[in-house]
Amino acid sequence: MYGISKDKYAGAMELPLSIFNTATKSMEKVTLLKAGLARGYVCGLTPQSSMHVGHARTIVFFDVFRRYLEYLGLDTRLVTNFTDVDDKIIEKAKQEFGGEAIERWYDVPKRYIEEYFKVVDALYVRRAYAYPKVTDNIGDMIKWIEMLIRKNAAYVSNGSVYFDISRVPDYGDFSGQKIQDLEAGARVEPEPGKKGSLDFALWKAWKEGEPWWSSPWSPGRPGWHLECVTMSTKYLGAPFDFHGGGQDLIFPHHENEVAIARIAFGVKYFAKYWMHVGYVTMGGEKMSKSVGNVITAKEALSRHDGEALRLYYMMTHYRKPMEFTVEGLDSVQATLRGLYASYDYVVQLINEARDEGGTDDELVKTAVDYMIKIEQALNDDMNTPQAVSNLVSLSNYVNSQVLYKGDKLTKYALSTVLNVLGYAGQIFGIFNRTMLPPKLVDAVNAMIKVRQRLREAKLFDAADEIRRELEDMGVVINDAGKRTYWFIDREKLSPAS
Ligand SMILES: Nc1ncnc2c1ncn2[C@@H]1O[C@H](COP(=O)(O)OP(=O)(O)OP(=O)(O)O)[C@@H](O)[C@H]1O
Ligand SMILES: [Zn+2]
Repeated sequence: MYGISKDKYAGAMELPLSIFNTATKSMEKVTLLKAGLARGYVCGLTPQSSMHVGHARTIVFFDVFRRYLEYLGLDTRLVTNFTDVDDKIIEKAKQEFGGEAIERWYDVPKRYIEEYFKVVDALYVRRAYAYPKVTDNIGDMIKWIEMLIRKNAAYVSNGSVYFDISRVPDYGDFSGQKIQDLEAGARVEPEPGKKGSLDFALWKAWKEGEPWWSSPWSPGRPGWHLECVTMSTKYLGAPFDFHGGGQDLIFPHHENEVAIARIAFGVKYFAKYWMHVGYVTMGGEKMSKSVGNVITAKEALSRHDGEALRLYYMMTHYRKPMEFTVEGLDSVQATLRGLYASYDYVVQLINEARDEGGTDDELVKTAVDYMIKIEQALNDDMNTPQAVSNLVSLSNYVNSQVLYKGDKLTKYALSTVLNVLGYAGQIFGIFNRTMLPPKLVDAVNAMIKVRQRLREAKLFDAADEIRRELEDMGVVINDAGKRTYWFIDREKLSPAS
């Protein structure tokens, strides 16, 4: 279709997209490392309790990013991990299982990983290429540590192994900090045996009551930063294109991943573009289990549908903080209703429109222009608020004007509008429920016909009763000129469970 970029970048390296790269602290035009393939790793969850809407923001943002790349025609490989063994998980297992924690600790991550998949499905998140777990990759991590020791960048101390950051002269560059400042600010670590205060554990020697794996140094488990380098490069190779996570991961997590990979691969940054999502806040503070200002994704999804939550996230630019309020989410639910209304209206209009018509149609131009604006917004560092606002403008235009021109429009023009709504829907991950059961559509159409007759016979009370009954079912009627259009409030059709 004229002007629209869908699939136009299949096989390409140079993309129309610019993003802010945390590593270089600048806006950069994206050039992929391999033609036609975009590879990304997003630091995943520590499955130690229910996911909150802060975690979900990061997940949804990278899903939209990936969907946009797919819209452009690229193959994508998105990998996201589970940090399924960690201090917090062990602590939780001890609280829950007491003396049996050592046998039953894995029940904790297992439970929250299962919950994770329920939540991401309810959020219409496309499945990742791989979901590696730390506990499935310990053998590889041990090999990495052996290699780092061989390269003289790691040392053994009391059964633990530490990364020696003095081997990385530009340590701190990634997060834009000087080593001296970092050292001055470093807390005195409880572990003795570290040579430098910023050195970090690659292997943690076993402590009483903890799960452990055998290694050449001691029974124990790997350290977090090493885990992500091992798992990302195992599935994506090195270097790969995008590495992301929440803003809190810039330091020390990503700085340390970069340091490890620097030694292993000899490249400054093993991922080309680093993207970080701002915090979801509540009461102005980062939403966090430890602070307790948490709304779980499950809770939010019990009152609102996943599409509304997605749209809510997109109303704020991904690098900005986002204050989460139930009222905010409510108002987005109304926006979503308006979007579905235009979708349903256009489907009904197409069924009745004239067959002729061509590309020069005014409505075709309007729809294509909106899609171009949506792309332009996304190309500008994934400006989703701007993109969504263009989709909403198109929807408002349909609901306020197109609807009244019903018999003057052509199938071609209306199909263009429907395509644009559909493309935007694919990118944002909304309009997953456009298909309506044909029997339901027939029943609604029949009731509307009866209502029309009642109105013609001036039996307005009876006609209004039909309207009310339809409304109870979630069907909203819109009399536009001589014609009646309707849409179904998807929230009522499939209430969130
Ligand atoms: N409030 C938040 N807003 C946005 N992203 C967040 C928020 N909290 C965590 N994340 C991101 O979610 C991902 C999973 O993080 P992780 O499981 O380590 O949670 P966490 O940071 O320990 O959460 P909490 O602070 O609630 O304990 C990371 O990419 C992290 O940056
Ligand atoms: Zn990570």
